[in-house]
Formats: sequence, C-alpha cells, structure tokens
Amino acid sequence: MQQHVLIIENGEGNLELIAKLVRRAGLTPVGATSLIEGKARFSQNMPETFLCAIVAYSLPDAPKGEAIDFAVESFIPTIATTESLDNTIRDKVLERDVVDYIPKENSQNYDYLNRLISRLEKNKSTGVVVVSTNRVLRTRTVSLLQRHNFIAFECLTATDAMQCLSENKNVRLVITDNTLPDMTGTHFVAGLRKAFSKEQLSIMGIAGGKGMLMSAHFIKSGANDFLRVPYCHEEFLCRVMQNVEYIESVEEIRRVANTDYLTGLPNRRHFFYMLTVQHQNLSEDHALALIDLDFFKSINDTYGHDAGDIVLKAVAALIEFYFPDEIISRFGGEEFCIYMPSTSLTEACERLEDFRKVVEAEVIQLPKTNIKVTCSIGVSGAHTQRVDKLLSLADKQLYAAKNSGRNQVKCEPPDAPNLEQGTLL
Ligand SMILES: Nc1nc2c(ncn2[C@@H]2O[C@H](COP(=O)(O)OP(=O)(O)OP(=O)(O)O)[C@@H](O)[C@H]2O)c(=O)[nH]1
Repeated sequence: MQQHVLIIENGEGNLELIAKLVRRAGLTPVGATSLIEGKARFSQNMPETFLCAIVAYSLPDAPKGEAIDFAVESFIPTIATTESLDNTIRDKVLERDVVDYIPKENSQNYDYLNRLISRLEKNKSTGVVVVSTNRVLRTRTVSLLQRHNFIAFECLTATDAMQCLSENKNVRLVITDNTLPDMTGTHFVAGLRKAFSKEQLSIMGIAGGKGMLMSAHFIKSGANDFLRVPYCHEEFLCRVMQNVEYIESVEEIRRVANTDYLTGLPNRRHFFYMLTVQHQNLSEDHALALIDLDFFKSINDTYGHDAGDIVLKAVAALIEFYFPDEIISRFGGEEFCIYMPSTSLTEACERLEDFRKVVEAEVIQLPKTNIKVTCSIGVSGAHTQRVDKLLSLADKQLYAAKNSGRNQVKCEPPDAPNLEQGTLL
C-alpha cells in the first residue's frame, strides 16, 4: 500500500500542520521545508510508496512552482498549496498536472485537504462512468478523474453506459452529457433511476449552451447534480467529491445499521432483511440454528463485563470462520443465529455438532486468565417459507438442549410435519 505523503512546505509551522492531517488520514508524512531537502527525502524512499505529494507553490529555493514541477515529473499525484487565493498564481498552478489546488487561507481549506488526502486512497476502488460523444469533453473529464485516482470508464452511448454499470459494481457516479446518440441525457437519467436509487448511485448531468432550464430538467429527471460546460476544474472536482461522498455516507449508515457494534456480525435486523428480501424463496432443503452460550451470566459475574465481551467476540469470529457461506447474525445478548440454505437437516446437524466441539475446545484469552466456554444449539429444518416458524422450532430445540444439560445440539426430528400443509402462524 502507498503509505507515504511527501510534504514540501514553507516553514516548520505549515509543515507540522499538514503532517498532522496526513497522520490523521492514517498515512506517513515525509516532510521537507525546501526543494533540495524534498528531493533528498524523496530519494530515501521507494517512489511507488508515495500516495501523493503536498507541495507549496513558493519556497525559498523554488519561488515559482519548481517544487510542484519536481513532484509532478516524479509521477506523484500532487496537491499544490499557496499562502492565499491569488488568481495569477492559481492559473500558474493549474497549468500543471496537479490533482488540486489549496489556498491555505482558512480552516475549511485544511478540512478540504484532509478529505482530499483520505479520498486519494479510497478513489482507487471507486468507479465513475463518463458518457459523452464529445471527445474533448470526455477525455478532459476522464483525465481529471484519473488524477484523483478514480477508476474512470468512458462511454459514448447510454446503452454502453448501462452495460458498463452492470459489469462494474464499484461505480458510484455517472456523469452524462445531454446529447447522446441513442437517447437524450435526461431520458437516460430517468431510465437509470428505475434501476438505481439516489442512495445507490449519484448522477451528474453536464451540458453546454445558454439555456437556463437544462439543470432543472436534469435534476427533475433524477440527477443529483448538474454542471454547465465548459466547467471550472476545481468546481468539477469539488462536486465529484461531494457526490461520491454522499453515496459512501449512505453506505456507511446502512452498514452501521445492519452490523452488531460489538462483534461486527450482521445484526438481527439484517438477518431478517436477508431472509425476507434477498431470499424471497427459501430453499427446499435448508436449516436454521440458534446458538446460545451456556452460563454466560456467570462469565460476566466472575470476570467482568469486558471479559464477557471478549468471549462474545471470540465466538462470533468462530461462527464467521466456520460458516462463511451462510447467513449469520448476532441475534442479541449471547445468542447467535445461522441460516443454512441448500443444506439438509442431517448435514446441518453434523456441521453444528462439529462447531459445538470447536467452541468447547477453544481457549479464550482474557487479560488475566484463559477460559473455555460451551454452547447449546437448537436446529430446525422444517419445509416452510416462514422464517418465524423456523425460528420458533429452532428455539424449541434450543430450550430442549438447555434442559438436557447444555453443551449439546438438538435437532428437530426429521419426520416433522410439512408445515406448508399445516396452519401458519
Ligand atoms: N458482556 C456482555 N454481556 C452481555 C451482553 N449482552 C447480554 N449480556 C449478558 O448475557 C447474560 C445472559 O444471561 P442469561 O440469559 O441468564 O443466560 P446464561 O447465563 O447464559 O444462562 P443459560 O443461557 O441458561 O445457559 C446476561 O447477564 C446479560 O447481561 C453483551 O453485549 N456483553
């Protein structure tokens, strides 16, 4: 992984401030306060370990952007900084192939720089589709995106773009022109919205001309944003960043809402979503297991709540490892659930018996001692589409396992009635 960020800044104060932002992004600053020192520091590291460079336009030994030229010519994505916003210097900076340009005039600019550094790594796995027949516009747009490390896809028609989206699940943004050979851009956007919600895919319309209505037309058709061409380099990149971050924020909120905070396993809500929405038709042969740790309260009482948490995390990791293709969940407290599609009850019970032995044998390291735990498991393999029914049958077996002395697997009898023919709950 590219860990290093070359910083060539004017003075120790600026250098330390930017180095702090770089460390906050989980990267390692390689700092210098002059071009000559910057060259020396760069040569002490492998060039491919640099994610980017942050370089001041004016330095004591490089007053006219020579340090920026050095970084760009060394093939490092380069972010240029200046003391304040000055249009002449800005134009000189943007003549060069820099990623972006930051005037260090207020704290918001530093915040932007912070986001930009974090993005450069994330962008390497983020796809953006550019749809336009205008070669100059398309290549300029793609080149700007590539400078920010995005994976940019060029498409000439709406049909090509749809194909590209179906083949590349990493696409978070589509930028489309309005004049396409197979349909208008706004029709394309309206069609895209049928397949992807605003929370799944950002769409930015771009169009030239003097008409004032185009932006409203794009946004009413489902676009998140619109930019008139010719566009300003910086505005374009700010908007791209904002649109991609919006999708990522929604993804993050969704991830947090579906994940158990302690173990990192999917939570109960996600489990039901997976079974009722993703697997609308449950398999003919399937099984559902409820796993409950034995005498867990006494672990908390004896070793403390933190130790209880360590045990829960250890068992969750074992479930993740032994059931990688199943739908797993921390159901709550010390209870876990596993749905095993396309698995016979016999096979499920054998695998769960093996798992019970794994838990029994596992030595869990606590800060001051090592402990072992056991679990009881109830399994149902009823032929039903009803998740609640499967759960209540597995729960009955779990209850039986607890009552028969714990540390055992209890499976529903194989000759249980076909529930689809019986009364549903
Ligand atoms: N450390 C920790 N404890 C939890 C968490 N969630 C629930 N618990 C505790 O889990 C314990 C469950 O206790 P019980 O329901 O009596 O079950 P048990 O002691 O395992 O007994 P049996 O299930 O009958 O074998 C309670 O003491 C809860 O406070 C958690 O996230 N962390």
